[in-house]
Amino acid sequence: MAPVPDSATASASRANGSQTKEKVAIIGSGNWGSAIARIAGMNVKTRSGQFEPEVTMWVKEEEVDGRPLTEIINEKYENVKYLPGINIGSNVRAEPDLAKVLQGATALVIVLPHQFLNGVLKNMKGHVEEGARAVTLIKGVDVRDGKISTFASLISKELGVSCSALSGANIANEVAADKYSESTLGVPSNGNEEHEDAEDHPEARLWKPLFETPAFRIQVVEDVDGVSLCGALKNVVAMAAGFVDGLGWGDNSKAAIMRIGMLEIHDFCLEFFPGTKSTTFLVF
Ligand SMILES: NC(=O)c1ccc[n+]([C@@H]2O[C@H](COP(=O)([O-])OP(=O)(O)OC[C@H]3O[C@@H](n4cnc5c(N)ncnc54)[C@H](O)[C@@H]3O)[C@@H](O)[C@H]2O)c1
Ligand SMILES: O=P(O)(O)OC[C@H](O)CO
Repeated sequence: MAPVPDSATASASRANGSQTKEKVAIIGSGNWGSAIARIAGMNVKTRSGQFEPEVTMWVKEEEVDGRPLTEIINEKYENVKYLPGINIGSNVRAEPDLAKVLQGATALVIVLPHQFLNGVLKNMKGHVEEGARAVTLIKGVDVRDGKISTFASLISKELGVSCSALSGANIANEVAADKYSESTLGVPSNGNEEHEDAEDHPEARLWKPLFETPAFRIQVVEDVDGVSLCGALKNVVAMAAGFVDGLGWGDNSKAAIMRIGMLEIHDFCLEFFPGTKSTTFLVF
């Protein structure tokens, strides 16, 4: 990971105790974006000492039944196109203007389909508050010019912000229905100051209270790349397990695919991202 910038306004005021409340912006409003906006909206209400009461969600505007989607979301408190049937809360406000969403926002939750990330990052530049912090919920990796990198490191580099990652076996519709799920938060390790308990890391103290609910449990590790890679690569193993089902090879074969697949994820991470921690695999 790139070094975490820590000289900016919001982080300086955090340090001197004058920090106002965190203002949350969700960048993305698809199936997972809307599900996580609902959770963030619930948590900012109950943790009002830490967060501003409203969550702003950037929506790429589109028409649904002849009306702007943002208008429908703000009237019905439901993303009728991407998360139908779920009330996301009256304190989640849909906004089509990205600059307005970013105005004053100190906590940026980036949850876009990966193919749109570069374009959106370009439009975010120049509008991000100094000292704002980010977390990515995007699955996958960035591959260009023969090099592989995680989306967290791309976001960190492009926006000059600290970026954590949240990933797990988290199907949005199940999380939105409050079916029990686990997720792992990877926070940046600054190399020399290992926090004895990752839960005490400053980024963990921001993101965990924003995301955790009794049905959505968050584990924390100081390993952003490890979390990003495990979240993405497990889907490759999941597909292989599905192929085994489809081919009718049976449960023993599926167990073998899963066991070997997990070991391959471990080896891939350590080979291509040597900063990844082996211990992450014991928590994930
Ligand atoms: N859906 C899930 O269950 C789930 C769970 C975990 C992680 N994820 C990950 O979260 C990320 C977001 O997934 P999702 O399910 O919220 O999205 P989605 O598949 O529902 O995507 C649709 C979103 O993309 C937006 N979009 C369309 N064109 C765009 C453009 N040109 N620029 C910017 N945005 C555009 C749409 O407005 C909509 O908000 C992905 O990386 C996905 O892998 C999804
Ligand atoms: O990977 P999961 O289990 O969170 O499933 C959701 C998919 O990644 C959707 O893109």
